Amino acid sequence: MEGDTIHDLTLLNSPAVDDISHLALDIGGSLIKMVYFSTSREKSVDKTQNKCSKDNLVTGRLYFLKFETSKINECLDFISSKQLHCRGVQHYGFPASDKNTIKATGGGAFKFADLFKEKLGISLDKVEEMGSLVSGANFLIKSVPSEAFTYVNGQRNYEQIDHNDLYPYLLVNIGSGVSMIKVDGDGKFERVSGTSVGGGTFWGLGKLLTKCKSFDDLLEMSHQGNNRVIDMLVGDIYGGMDYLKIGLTSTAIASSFGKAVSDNKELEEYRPEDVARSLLRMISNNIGQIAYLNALRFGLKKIFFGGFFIRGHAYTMDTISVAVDFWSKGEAKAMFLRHEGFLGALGAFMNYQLVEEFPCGARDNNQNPLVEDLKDNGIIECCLRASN
Ligand SMILES: Nc1ncnc2c1ncn2[C@@H]1O[C@H](COP(=O)(O)OP(=O)(O)OP(=O)(O)O)[C@@H](O)[C@H]1O
Ligand SMILES: CC(C)(CO)[C@@H](O)C(=O)NCCC(=O)O
Repeated sequence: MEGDTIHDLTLLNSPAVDDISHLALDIGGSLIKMVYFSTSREKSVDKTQNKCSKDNLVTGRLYFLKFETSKINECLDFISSKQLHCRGVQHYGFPASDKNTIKATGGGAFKFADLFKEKLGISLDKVEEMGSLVSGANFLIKSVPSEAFTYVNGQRNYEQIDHNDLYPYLLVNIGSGVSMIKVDGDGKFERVSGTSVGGGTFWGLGKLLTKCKSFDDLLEMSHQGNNRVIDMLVGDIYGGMDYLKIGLTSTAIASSFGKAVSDNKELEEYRPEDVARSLLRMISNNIGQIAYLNALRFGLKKIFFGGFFIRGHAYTMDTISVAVDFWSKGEAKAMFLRHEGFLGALGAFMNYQLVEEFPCGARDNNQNPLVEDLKDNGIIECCLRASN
């Protein structure tokens, strides 16, 4: 698995409790994503390094964290133990009305509203899910350096996106299910398609078929597996030959899991690694193809993929990229985002309308910001507007 994904923030990395303010949540079918703002690290920084240019701005960082939705109590305990919902708000002159109300998006903002009220006395200020995904994506693409990249031949190529040439694009968010959104500008979008065959399908079917205990184990297994053991290839049907007349090589998959029909084997006779690989390939390919078809519908050349299904996983990104490239004959481009799973949570955070400047600049001119980011679990510098 690739190393440079944003994982859970360890408490060691957490800022001092008193300096935390403004928490936003995206409560999805599988995962809860959290974004919060903290000023703590900036206290020791020389004033001249403070990149926020106006007086009423507070320099700080956005931190990222995730929990499993089925373990929502861990999330509630974390918020409660760190008093994330009320710390620092008045200290920095942020509006007092923010206290005990947090921005939240995703289905869970509706489903768990009473639970938050009951357990923590917090009201969830609901932010529409698709709009959140779009504002999160727009912010990341436009304001965060080294955010978007293509994945070609096992290589990440970071893209310098021209802001004047960003729209329109297709945003494909692969969460439990998949949403496809045509984005025409800030706040200008339409959900044009979706599919229920998404990350939840991979994880759910994978769990049943391989008995693995965690999503990361399943991904790791898929990394070790060989899909040709179970998938029926064009060559299996054509006696080892390509079918180039319709553009298919002998190694192309003709039928996902198709070999299981004639093999007459029990599930136990297949290596779980091979099953995981076929499953990942089937789902990634399918999403790549549906994404391309939707891009074609609207003449879109750029397709950004987000959602926690991707998990910065090489094989997933490779399969999606190849599918988009194959079907579009090289016309459309699949792009990925480093903060892939946090688009909705970031979008909900944007809804506070306090974000003034992004980013505040590199932390250390001698360091590659990307490498620094890896150490920081994707932490982003920014400036929030305090009261005048
Ligand atoms: N630690 C993990 N536990 C569970 N699923 C994970 C994990 N890491 C990655 N995933 C994958 O991410 C998917 C969830 O992605 P994401 O958090 O973007 O969606 P969601 O918001 O939960 O779903 P939806 O938007 O459909 O409600 C899971 O279905 C699974 O494929
Ligand atoms: C229902 C949502 C939007 C919840 O995030 C997501 O899981 C999704 O887009 N599912 C796909 C549903 C469909 O369009 O078939």
